[in-house]
Amino acid sequence: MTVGAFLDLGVEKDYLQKVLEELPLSGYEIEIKKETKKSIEGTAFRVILKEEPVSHRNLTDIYHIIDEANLSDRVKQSAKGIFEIVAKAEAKAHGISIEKVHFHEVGAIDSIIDIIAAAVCVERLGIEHVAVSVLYEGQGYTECQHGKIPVPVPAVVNIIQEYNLPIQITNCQGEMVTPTGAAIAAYLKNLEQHSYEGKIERVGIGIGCKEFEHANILRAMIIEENKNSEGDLWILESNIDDSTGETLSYTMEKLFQAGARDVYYIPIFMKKNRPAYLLNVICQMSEIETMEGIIFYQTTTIGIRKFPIKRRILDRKMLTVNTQFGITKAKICYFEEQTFCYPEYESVRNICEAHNIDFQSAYAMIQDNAIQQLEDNIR
Ligand SMILES: O=C([S-])c1cc(C(=O)S)c[n+]([C@@H]2O[C@H](COP(=O)(O)O)[C@@H](O)[C@H]2O)c1
Ligand code: NI
Repeated sequence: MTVGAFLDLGVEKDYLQKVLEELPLSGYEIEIKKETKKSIEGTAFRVILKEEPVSHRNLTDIYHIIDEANLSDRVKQSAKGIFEIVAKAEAKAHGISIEKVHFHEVGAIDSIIDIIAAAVCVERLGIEHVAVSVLYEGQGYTECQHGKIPVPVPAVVNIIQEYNLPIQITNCQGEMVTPTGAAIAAYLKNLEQHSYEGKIERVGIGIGCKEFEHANILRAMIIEENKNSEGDLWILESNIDDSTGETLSYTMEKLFQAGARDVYYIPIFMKKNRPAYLLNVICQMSEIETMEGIIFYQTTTIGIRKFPIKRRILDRKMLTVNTQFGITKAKICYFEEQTFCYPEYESVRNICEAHNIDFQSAYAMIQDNAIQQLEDNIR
């Protein structure tokens, strides 16, 4: 469905077909056609298998297929990155090491094609920044090689947890998010949701095979980001001299949960010689009412000041950085002619914990890899 959506966005059918034909794989056919689901038109991308799929491939076998293929380095890197995400999720689900993961469905030709095709399309569309909206999942059970397993399936749960993808479980019976789909979304996502405000330039609709009560489609949009987002944030503040530390801590937790961009306390000395705290909440205009509710409900304050703020923000993107310790993330920011690379705290932390490396070294290692990756992409 993801590939269908990308084709619908404008990737040329012939281009994709030609790249896929050159892969060292056989026993399948590709079908690309316009279809409708519940009267919504989009593009269906289907891999039709002509032979029984090889049921046991591990990550090394799949990397080998990708390496053998006549694909650009970027496509190879993305395809491997997506497979690594699936492999890690499978390893966790089955309590085995990543090397021991033997793919069944996800190792079959259709998944290899799906993943490589998605990577080819992203390169062809020249997409750099990707935001992923809420993934709507069904419930109940699905049948696969493991037998009957609950929806969301374990591999999907592991991916959305690890990569912090937003999910909503709906009343729909059945599986709407597969491990392959979740892994593509996880790998591509490099923007937080709030960054995708802007003008819709193009819409692509991928058509699924399954029949649900709703239109089984996946929509991808090319959005021109709002460059000028000045003034779209607000600050709420309140001087509080009669709430406990525990109350203030809990309030902060609730404000963050509700989507505050930032929450902080500044120690102050206020009227009547009282040591107190100045609570500051940065949020979007649409969130003001929710934030005010939390502040009034949780703390003892009886008044809140609020004002819109102007900001200057640097252009930035989240880069997926491949390192010898696995996939990490780093923020790449641009100021005039300069580029700054700031590895994500969680990535640095994970490496420190897993490989007993000090924070500074792990940080520098991700930075070095990110810079190298950026230079390789320019060349
Ligand atoms: O192949 C394996 S091991 C597999 C694991 C899991 C787990 O959640 S564990 C789930 N599935 C199901 O297979 C089909 C195909 O998935 P694709 O990602 O290849 O489209 C789907 O129903 C998965 O939930 C397979
Ligand atoms: Ni599995």
